[in-house]
Amino acid sequence: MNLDRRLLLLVKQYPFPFIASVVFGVLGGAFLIGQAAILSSVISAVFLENAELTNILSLLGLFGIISVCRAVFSWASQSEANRGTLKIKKLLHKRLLLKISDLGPPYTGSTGSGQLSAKLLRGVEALDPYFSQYIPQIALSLLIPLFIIFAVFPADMLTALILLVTAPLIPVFMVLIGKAAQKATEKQWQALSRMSGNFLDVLQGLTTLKLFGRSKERVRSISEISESFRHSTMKVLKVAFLSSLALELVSTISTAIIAVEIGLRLLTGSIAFKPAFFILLLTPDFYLPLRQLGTKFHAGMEGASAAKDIFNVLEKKGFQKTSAATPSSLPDISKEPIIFEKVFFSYTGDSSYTLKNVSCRIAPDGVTAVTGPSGAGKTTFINMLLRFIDPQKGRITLGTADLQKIGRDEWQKMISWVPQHPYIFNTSLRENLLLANKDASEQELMQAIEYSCLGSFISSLPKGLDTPVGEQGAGISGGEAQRLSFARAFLKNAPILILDEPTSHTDPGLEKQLLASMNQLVEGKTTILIAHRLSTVENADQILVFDKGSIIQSGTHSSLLQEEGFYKSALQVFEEDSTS
Ligand SMILES: Nc1ncnc2c1ncn2[C@@H]1O[C@H](COP(=O)(O)OP(=O)(O)OP(=O)(O)O)[C@@H](O)[C@H]1O
Repeated sequence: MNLDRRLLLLVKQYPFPFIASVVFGVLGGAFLIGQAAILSSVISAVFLENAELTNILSLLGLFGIISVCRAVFSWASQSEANRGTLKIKKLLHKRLLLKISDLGPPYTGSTGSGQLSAKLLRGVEALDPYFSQYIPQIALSLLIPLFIIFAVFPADMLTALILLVTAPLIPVFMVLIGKAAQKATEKQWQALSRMSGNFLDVLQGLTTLKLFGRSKERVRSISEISESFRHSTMKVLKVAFLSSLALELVSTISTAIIAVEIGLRLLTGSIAFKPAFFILLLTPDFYLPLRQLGTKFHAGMEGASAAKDIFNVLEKKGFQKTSAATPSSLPDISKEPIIFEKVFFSYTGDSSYTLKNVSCRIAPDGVTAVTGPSGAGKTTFINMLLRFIDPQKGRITLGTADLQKIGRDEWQKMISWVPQHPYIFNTSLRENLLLANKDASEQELMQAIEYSCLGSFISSLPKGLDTPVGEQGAGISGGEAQRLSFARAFLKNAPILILDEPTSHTDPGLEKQLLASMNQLVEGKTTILIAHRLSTVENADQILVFDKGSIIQSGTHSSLLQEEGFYKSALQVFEEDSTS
């Protein structure tokens, strides 16, 4: 019957709208019985008892009132179900957002944030018919036929028995067909997810594809995936039509059996006209909720398939351990070193460690540079400092306090991060800057702009700081984005500063200016600088050289030049490159 326990638990979070929906739906069903009773009385009075209009006026009035009530209750039932569904969708959006932000960049980076968000947002939307139609219909298809049987039983026991025997045939057929439908819908959902994922991929990588002359090839592959989606959709439709046919057939044959049985007994005079007409009026409505359950089952099936993707994310175990709540007193960050003690970390959770036995001391009020070949584990080390991931073995302390005992949010508030590819939001430059410190004064804003050499760029824009920038910072160069990120760090003015090759996108002239303002920024802060180019590390107080996840060398620029190893040989290569 496609009742995912995890989806039902969501209904349990907001039970009242769904209970109200079923109660209103059942009341609508009760009014339906009333309508049939009044109508059979009116027809019997007019045609068999030759009643005058005045005699049946009160009955007709009652029929009108009941009809209005039935319509109102049907509307209320649907609107309550929609209200409950909206609440569940809101809850799911919130949980997914919290979970993804908890899993952090190591997860979104490896999954593809665009594809992930498209898949999840569409998945939550696909759950709409599951909650707003299918779930309430399950209760209604049990209760309304039951009410009708209770009403028919005193009027005619034989018909009540036929109804009782034929009714379970519909759910039995549904379960049989449902299994095939579930498989087909799951395939259709996977094809849809693959198709939109590929489409997004092509859109994001259009420049690369064009330059390699491969765009037509990708368009062909998208049309192949679309064809497979069409194929799976046709299969779903086939099963849906087959199931409708089976359900309609069962209910039509059952209705016909009752009609023939009532007709024959009317002819022999073993049943009176009034109860016979009452039963004939109610019989189609007895099977209607069960038939509707079949239709709504198909409508909700896509949601049930989408739920798997949603729960895969919600149940994903992150790289972070549970962290303490905000502590009452934090150690003084400007005075305490950050110490790594035999830290191990693996993305796969097994013994293939990305960070192996990392021990180091990051002194306060100094610059620690992190360098090493590509894939050595520098970003993983920084992700650990940013607390996007936690050590699986070993520990990190701030002075003597275990970092795990400091609330993650609290810790992240104390860090300014200048990444290599900063994210610029689709809003004004001002808002992009104030993100770092919403309470910054105009003077602080101007100072940050000046320090990060953004003054002439901003004054060249038509609306200055209020100029909107496009999606993902379109219209802004890599160097400008990096300077904006620099300005954010000035505005946040946090005691720990993490810089990921902050001058990689700037020309040599600007690099000099930025390095000067960087010296101003690092003053009095615990600074960690990832250096992919060795030119930026010379003045660091300490240089950590990573290779294959371990620290293979550490010291100052001059001490590292005294020993043979990665640092000295990489510097020689770098210097040869610069002079040639
Ligand atoms: N989210 C992830 N899931 C699984 N493996 C990952 C993930 N992020 C990084 N890795 C792997 O961990 C190793 C170290 O990667 P990391 O990004 O830390 O290196 P890096 O020194 O920063 O490299 P680069 O200088 O090229 O940025 C690499 O083998 C990488 O493939």
